Amino acid sequence: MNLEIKNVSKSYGDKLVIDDINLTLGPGLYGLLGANGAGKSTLMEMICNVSRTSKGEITYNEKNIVNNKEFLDDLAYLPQDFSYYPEFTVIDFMLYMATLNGMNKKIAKNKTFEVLDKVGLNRNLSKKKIKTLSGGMKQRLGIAQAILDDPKVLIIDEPTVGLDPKERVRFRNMISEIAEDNIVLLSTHIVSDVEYIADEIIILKNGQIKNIGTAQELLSEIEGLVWEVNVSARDVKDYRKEYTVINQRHDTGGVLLRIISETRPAGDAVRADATLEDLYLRYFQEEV
Ligand SMILES: Nc1ncnc2c1ncn2[C@@H]1O[C@H](COP(=O)(O)OP(=O)(O)OP(=O)(O)O)[C@@H](O)[C@H]1O
Repeated sequence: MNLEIKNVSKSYGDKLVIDDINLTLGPGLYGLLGANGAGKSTLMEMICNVSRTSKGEITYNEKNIVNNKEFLDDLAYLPQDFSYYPEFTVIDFMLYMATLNGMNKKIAKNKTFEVLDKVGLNRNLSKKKIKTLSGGMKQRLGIAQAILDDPKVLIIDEPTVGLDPKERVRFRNMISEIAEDNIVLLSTHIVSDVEYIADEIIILKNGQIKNIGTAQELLSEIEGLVWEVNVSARDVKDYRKEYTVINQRHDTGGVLLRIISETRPAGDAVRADATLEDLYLRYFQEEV
């Protein structure tokens, strides 16, 4: 099973939004990490047949995905602005989605309860109207409908927006399990969504892949380049001018700066362990 993105570009008018992307995805979890406007949704929409590539092609098991029945049967897509039917009850909504998926009624009912359990929506909620659910519950319902028909390719656009920390952890565990045998592509601008569970992290900026690899591989890029130094408040501006300052916080007697630099930024600067958050901020600092 493989999904290949070959020299894909996408323009809206004369604006190039995706710029010659190449990717090969097999079973596993891929985290598409990028700031707002990086092109994540645009790339996902092309993969999901919602929009067409301007150049290049996307193939699934060596066949172009456009109107490809095998692919569309295997695909589930949870877009960022997934809309619900507020007056539907949870169970009716799930059964409706199952019908759209062409699932057998009896199988659909059993499967519905199975996936609702999986996403942690307890059975008592199944008779509730969707409009009465909290944001986090609606999000889980979106995920439940996406995994209802055991998709082999699951594309999820910014799934953890609106989830509290506990729900995020639950979501990560669930997705990680699904990705054992299936292709899961998940977009986010939240590093911790993908830091520990993604097999590969793809850093997308201005429509281009800037880096791709395991968290460990990506981190090696800045290993040894992260420093912490305590400076006086009046010197902060100068450090900001000269260095990539990725964090600052008030500390006893001054300001603690976290800096990425090839060279030691000050005599008393100490090396710090690099995190993926540092790497993200290095790429996207100007956008956050
Ligand atoms: N239909 C459209 N017409 C014109 N420009 C568009 C269209 N859709 C997206 N864009 C532009 O393409 C760029 C990438 O947008 P996209 O939504 O793919 O980014 P993103 O990484 O998903 O960001 P976000 O996290 O904010 O959704 C943005 O500059 C956006 O304004």
